[in-house]
Amino acid sequence: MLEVLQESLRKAPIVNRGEYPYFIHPISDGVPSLEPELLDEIAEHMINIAGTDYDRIVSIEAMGIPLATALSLKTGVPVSIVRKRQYGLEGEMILSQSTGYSKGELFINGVNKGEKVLVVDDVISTGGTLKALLPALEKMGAQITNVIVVISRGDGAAKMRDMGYEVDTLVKIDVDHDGVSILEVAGEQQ
Ligand SMILES: O=P(O)(O)OC[C@H]1O[C@H](OP(=O)(O)OP(=O)(O)O)[C@H](O)[C@@H]1O
Ligand code: HPA
Repeated sequence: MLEVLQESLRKAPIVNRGEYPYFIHPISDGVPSLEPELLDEIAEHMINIAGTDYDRIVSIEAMGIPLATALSLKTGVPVSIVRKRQYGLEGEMILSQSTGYSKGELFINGVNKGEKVLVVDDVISTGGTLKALLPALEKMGAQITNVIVVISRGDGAAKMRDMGYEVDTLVKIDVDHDGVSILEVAGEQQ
Protein backbone atom coordinates (compact mmCIF):
# COMPACT_ATOMS: atom_id res chain seq x y z
CA MET A 1 0.00 0.00 0.00
CA LEU A 2 1.16 3.53 -0.81
CA GLU A 3 4.44 2.14 -2.15
CA VAL A 4 5.37 5.30 -4.08
CA LEU A 5 4.83 7.44 -1.00
CA GLN A 6 6.77 5.09 1.26
CA GLU A 7 9.77 4.87 -1.08
CA SER A 8 9.92 8.64 -1.56
CA LEU A 9 9.82 9.23 2.21
CA ARG A 10 12.62 6.77 2.89
CA LYS A 11 14.96 8.82 0.71
CA ALA A 12 13.84 12.26 1.92
CA PRO A 13 16.80 14.48 2.93
CA ILE A 14 16.84 16.17 6.34
CA VAL A 15 17.79 19.81 7.07
CA ASN A 16 17.92 21.49 10.46
CA ARG A 17 15.45 24.29 11.15
CA GLY A 18 16.92 25.34 14.45
CA GLU A 19 16.72 22.14 16.51
CA TYR A 20 13.87 20.83 14.33
CA PRO A 21 14.95 18.05 11.93
CA TYR A 22 12.95 19.00 8.79
CA PHE A 23 12.42 16.37 6.07
CA ILE A 24 12.22 17.65 2.51
CA HIS A 25 9.67 15.79 0.38
CA PRO A 26 7.69 16.46 -2.82
CA ILE A 27 4.37 16.32 -0.96
CA SER A 28 5.41 18.63 1.87
CA ASP A 29 7.71 20.91 -0.11
CA GLY A 30 7.12 20.45 -3.83
CA VAL A 31 10.79 19.63 -4.32
CA PRO A 32 12.77 18.07 -5.82
CA SER A 33 9.95 16.85 -8.13
CA LEU A 34 6.25 16.23 -7.47
CA GLU A 35 5.33 13.35 -9.75
CA PRO A 36 1.74 12.75 -10.94
CA GLU A 37 2.05 9.06 -9.97
CA LEU A 38 2.55 10.06 -6.33
CA LEU A 39 -0.31 12.56 -6.36
CA ASP A 40 -2.60 10.00 -7.99
CA GLU A 41 -1.72 7.30 -5.44
CA ILE A 42 -2.48 9.68 -2.58
CA ALA A 43 -5.67 11.14 -4.05
CA GLU A 44 -7.06 7.66 -4.72
CA HIS A 45 -6.29 6.63 -1.15
CA MET A 46 -7.97 9.75 0.22
CA ILE A 47 -11.09 8.96 -1.82
CA ASN A 48 -11.02 5.42 -0.42
CA ILE A 49 -11.18 6.99 3.05
CA ALA A 50 -13.55 9.91 2.50
CA GLY A 51 -15.64 8.93 -0.51
CA THR A 52 -16.99 11.86 -2.54
CA ASP A 53 -20.04 13.02 -0.54
CA TYR A 54 -18.89 16.52 0.47
CA ASP A 55 -19.54 20.01 -0.90
CA ARG A 56 -16.05 21.46 -0.58
CA ILE A 57 -12.42 20.46 -0.19
CA VAL A 58 -10.51 22.74 2.19
CA SER A 59 -6.74 22.82 2.50
CA ILE A 60 -4.01 25.18 3.64
CA GLU A 61 -1.40 26.92 1.49
CA ALA A 62 1.07 26.08 0.34
CA MET A 63 1.48 22.36 0.17
CA GLY A 64 -2.13 21.45 0.70
CA ILE A 65 -2.82 22.99 -2.72
CA PRO A 66 -1.53 20.13 -4.94
CA LEU A 67 -3.45 17.58 -2.86
CA ALA A 68 -6.70 19.55 -2.93
CA THR A 69 -6.31 20.14 -6.66
CA ALA A 70 -5.70 16.46 -7.44
CA LEU A 71 -8.76 15.51 -5.35
CA SER A 72 -10.91 18.19 -6.99
CA LEU A 73 -10.03 16.97 -10.49
CA LYS A 74 -10.97 13.41 -9.52
CA THR A 75 -14.16 14.24 -7.63
CA GLY A 76 -15.46 17.41 -9.30
CA VAL A 77 -15.74 19.01 -5.83
CA PRO A 78 -14.65 22.67 -5.52
CA VAL A 79 -11.70 23.77 -3.39
CA SER A 80 -11.12 26.61 -0.93
CA ILE A 81 -7.54 27.28 0.11
CA VAL A 82 -6.85 28.72 3.55
CA ARG A 83 -4.32 31.46 2.86
CA LYS A 84 -1.55 33.20 4.80
CA ARG A 85 -2.59 36.58 3.47
CA GLN A 86 -5.66 38.65 4.26
CA TYR A 87 -8.25 39.39 1.55
CA GLY A 88 -10.80 41.33 3.61
CA LEU A 89 -13.75 39.62 1.94
CA GLU A 90 -17.05 39.60 3.85
CA GLY A 91 -17.10 36.74 6.36
CA GLU A 92 -13.32 36.20 6.26
CA MET A 93 -12.18 34.26 9.32
CA ILE A 94 -8.77 35.14 10.76
CA LEU A 95 -6.88 32.68 12.99
CA SER A 96 -3.40 32.30 14.46
CA GLN A 97 -1.33 29.23 13.54
CA SER A 98 1.89 27.82 14.91
CA THR A 99 3.94 24.84 13.75
CA GLY A 100 7.16 23.36 15.10
CA TYR A 101 9.15 26.08 13.35
CA SER A 102 6.84 28.96 12.41
CA LYS A 103 4.00 31.17 13.65
CA GLY A 104 1.53 33.23 11.62
CA GLU A 105 -2.05 34.00 10.73
CA LEU A 106 -4.40 32.08 8.46
CA PHE A 107 -7.36 33.53 6.56
CA ILE A 108 -10.41 31.45 5.59
CA ASN A 109 -12.64 32.58 2.72
CA GLY A 110 -15.19 30.74 0.59
CA VAL A 111 -16.48 28.25 3.16
CA ASN A 112 -20.26 28.52 3.50
CA LYS A 113 -22.51 27.74 6.49
CA GLY A 114 -23.97 24.24 6.28
CA GLU A 115 -21.45 22.91 3.76
CA LYS A 116 -20.02 19.42 4.19
CA VAL A 117 -16.26 19.90 4.12
CA LEU A 118 -13.34 17.53 3.57
CA VAL A 119 -10.14 18.92 5.11
CA VAL A 120 -6.84 17.69 3.67
CA ASP A 121 -3.24 18.66 4.31
CA ASP A 122 0.22 17.36 3.61
CA VAL A 123 1.71 17.07 7.12
CA ILE A 124 0.63 17.06 10.76
CA SER A 125 3.41 17.52 13.29
CA THR A 126 2.53 19.51 16.46
CA GLY A 127 -1.12 19.78 15.37
CA GLY A 128 -0.92 23.55 15.71
CA THR A 129 -2.36 24.20 12.24
CA LEU A 130 -5.38 21.90 12.53
CA LYS A 131 -5.93 22.87 16.16
CA ALA A 132 -6.60 26.40 14.89
CA LEU A 133 -8.37 25.51 11.65
CA LEU A 134 -10.92 22.84 12.58
CA PRO A 135 -12.74 24.77 15.34
CA ALA A 136 -12.76 27.85 13.09
CA LEU A 137 -14.43 25.91 10.26
CA GLU A 138 -17.06 24.66 12.69
CA LYS A 139 -17.57 28.21 13.97
CA MET A 140 -18.26 29.23 10.34
CA GLY A 141 -20.99 26.58 10.24
CA ALA A 142 -19.16 23.98 8.17
CA GLN A 143 -19.75 20.27 8.83
CA ILE A 144 -16.35 18.55 8.70
CA THR A 145 -16.88 15.10 7.16
CA ASN A 146 -13.24 13.91 7.21
CA VAL A 147 -9.81 15.24 8.03
CA ILE A 148 -7.05 13.49 6.06
CA VAL A 149 -3.36 14.29 6.31
CA VAL A 150 -0.78 12.47 4.20
CA ILE A 151 2.19 12.43 6.59
CA SER A 152 2.04 12.28 10.38
CA ARG A 153 5.05 12.98 12.60
CA GLY A 154 5.01 13.71 16.29
CA ASP A 155 1.92 13.73 18.48
CA GLY A 156 -0.24 16.16 16.53
CA ALA A 157 -2.76 13.55 15.40
CA ALA A 158 -3.10 12.22 18.96
CA LYS A 159 -3.62 15.74 20.28
CA MET A 160 -6.37 16.32 17.70
CA ARG A 161 -8.01 13.05 18.79
CA ASP A 162 -7.92 14.32 22.40
CA MET A 163 -9.74 17.44 21.14
CA GLY A 164 -12.41 15.20 19.59
CA TYR A 165 -11.21 15.35 15.98
CA GLU A 166 -10.41 12.10 14.17
CA VAL A 167 -7.52 12.77 11.79
CA ASP A 168 -6.85 10.03 9.23
CA THR A 169 -3.19 9.87 8.20
CA LEU A 170 -1.71 7.85 5.34
CA VAL A 171 1.74 7.28 6.84
CA LYS A 172 3.17 7.86 10.30
CA ILE A 173 6.89 8.58 10.33
CA ASP A 174 9.68 9.29 12.74
CA VAL A 175 12.28 11.88 11.77
CA ASP A 176 15.73 12.39 13.23
CA HIS A 177 18.90 13.95 11.92
CA ASP A 178 19.77 10.69 10.17
CA GLY A 179 16.56 10.47 8.16
CA VAL A 180 12.93 9.33 7.94
CA SER A 181 11.68 5.98 9.23
CA ILE A 182 8.17 4.74 8.49
CA LEU A 183 6.25 3.63 11.59
CA GLU A 184 2.76 2.95 10.20
CA VAL A 185 1.04 2.79 6.81
CA ALA A 186 -2.75 3.19 6.45
CA GLY A 187 -4.43 -0.11 5.76
CA GLU A 188 -1.41 -2.21 6.68
CA GLN A 189 -1.01 -4.34 9.80
CA GLN A 190 2.04 -3.23 11.76
O1 LIG B 1 1.06 20.09 12.72
P1 LIG B 1 1.81 21.38 12.54
O2 LIG B 1 2.94 21.55 13.51
O3 LIG B 1 0.89 22.56 12.47
O4 LIG B 1 2.57 21.30 11.12
C1 LIG B 1 1.86 20.99 9.96
C2 LIG B 1 1.84 22.18 9.02
O5 LIG B 1 3.20 22.52 8.68
C3 LIG B 1 3.29 22.74 7.29
O6 LIG B 1 2.84 24.01 6.97
P2 LIG B 1 3.85 25.25 6.74
O7 LIG B 1 3.37 26.35 7.61
O8 LIG B 1 5.26 24.79 6.84
O9 LIG B 1 3.51 25.70 5.27
P3 LIG B 1 3.80 25.07 3.85
O10 LIG B 1 2.62 24.16 3.56
O11 LIG B 1 3.83 26.27 2.99
O12 LIG B 1 5.08 24.31 3.94
C4 LIG B 1 2.30 21.76 6.72
O13 LIG B 1 1.87 22.16 5.41
C5 LIG B 1 1.16 21.78 7.72
O14 LIG B 1 0.18 22.74 7.36
N1 HPA C 1 8.92 18.63 6.68
C1 HPA C 1 8.00 19.16 5.84
N2 HPA C 1 6.88 19.75 6.27
C2 HPA C 1 6.67 19.78 7.61
C3 HPA C 1 7.56 19.24 8.52
C4 HPA C 1 8.76 18.64 8.03
O1 HPA C 1 9.63 18.12 8.78
N3 HPA C 1 7.02 19.45 9.76
C5 HPA C 1 5.85 20.11 9.58
N4 HPA C 1 5.62 20.30 8.29
